[in-house]
Amino acid sequence: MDILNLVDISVHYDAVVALDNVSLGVSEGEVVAVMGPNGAGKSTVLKAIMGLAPVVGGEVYWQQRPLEAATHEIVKQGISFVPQGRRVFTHLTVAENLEMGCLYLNNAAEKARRLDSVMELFPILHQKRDDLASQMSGGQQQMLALGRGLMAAPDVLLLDEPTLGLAPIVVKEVFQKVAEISDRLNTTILVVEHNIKGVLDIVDRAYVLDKGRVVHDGTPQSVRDTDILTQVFLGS
Ligand SMILES: Nc1ncnc2c1ncn2[C@@H]1O[C@H](COP(=O)(O)OP(=O)(O)OP(=O)(O)O)[C@@H](O)[C@H]1O
Repeated sequence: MDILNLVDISVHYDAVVALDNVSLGVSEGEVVAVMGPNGAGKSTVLKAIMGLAPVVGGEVYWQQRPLEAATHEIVKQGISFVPQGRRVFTHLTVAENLEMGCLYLNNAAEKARRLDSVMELFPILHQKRDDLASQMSGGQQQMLALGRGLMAAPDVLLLDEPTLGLAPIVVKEVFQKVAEISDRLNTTILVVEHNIKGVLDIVDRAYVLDKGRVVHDGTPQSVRDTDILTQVFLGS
C-alpha cells in the first residue's frame, strides 16, 4: 500500500504550469526515481509534498490522509527533504549541522542516539564531526546533507539531485549510500535525479516527467526498454 500519494496535483507559478494533474505514489520501503529534462517539474514534485510550492489543485496523501500541514510539521510527521545544492550551514560544524535536522526535538538522549547512528552510517561525518562544514568537499557536504535529513528519523526521505555537480567516483559513493540507507534503515526514498544510468541501478521504480506531466511509470527495465527518455530529452 502506498504511504505517500500525489493525486492530480497541479502547481502554477503565475503563468507557468510546473505540474499539470500529476499523480504518483510510493509504497513503504520503496526507492522511487523522478526523472525528466530540465524544467519538467521534478523538484516541484518534492516541493509540493513539503508544502513549498503553490499547489492549485489536487491532494497529497500521507499514510492515506490528506497532508496539509506546515513544512516543519511535515518533517515531524516523518517526511524529510534534502534540497538541491546541499545547503549545509558552512559556518557550523558537522555535528552542529546534523543537529539542525532535529531542532524541534527536546530529548537530548534521543538526539545523541540519532547522532551516533548517523555517524555510524557515515564514518566521514564521525571523523570530521568538529570541523566546519566549509572545510568539506562537495561529496562530503552531500553526505552531511543526507545525514542531516536522517536526523529527523524519517519514514520517507525526499532527495533532490543528490549527485549534482559531483565527480563520477563521488557520484557512485552517493548512490551506494542511498541504497545503503534503504537497505539498512528501510527508509522509503523518492529521489529526483538527472543521472539516469546511476539512479536506475538503485531504484525499484521510476516516474518520467515531461512538461509537468507523468509520461511513464514503471520498473527501471521498463524505462530502459522504451525510448521515452530519448523522446523527452530530445523533445521529439
Ligand atoms: N519559484 C519559481 N518561480 C517561477 N517559476 C518556477 C519556480 N520554480 C520553478 N519554476 C518553473 O517551473 C517549472 C518546473 O521547475 P522545476 O524546478 O520543478 O523543474 P525540474 O524538472 O526540477 O528542473 P531542473 O532539472 O532544471 O531542476 C520550470 O518551468 C521552472 O522554470
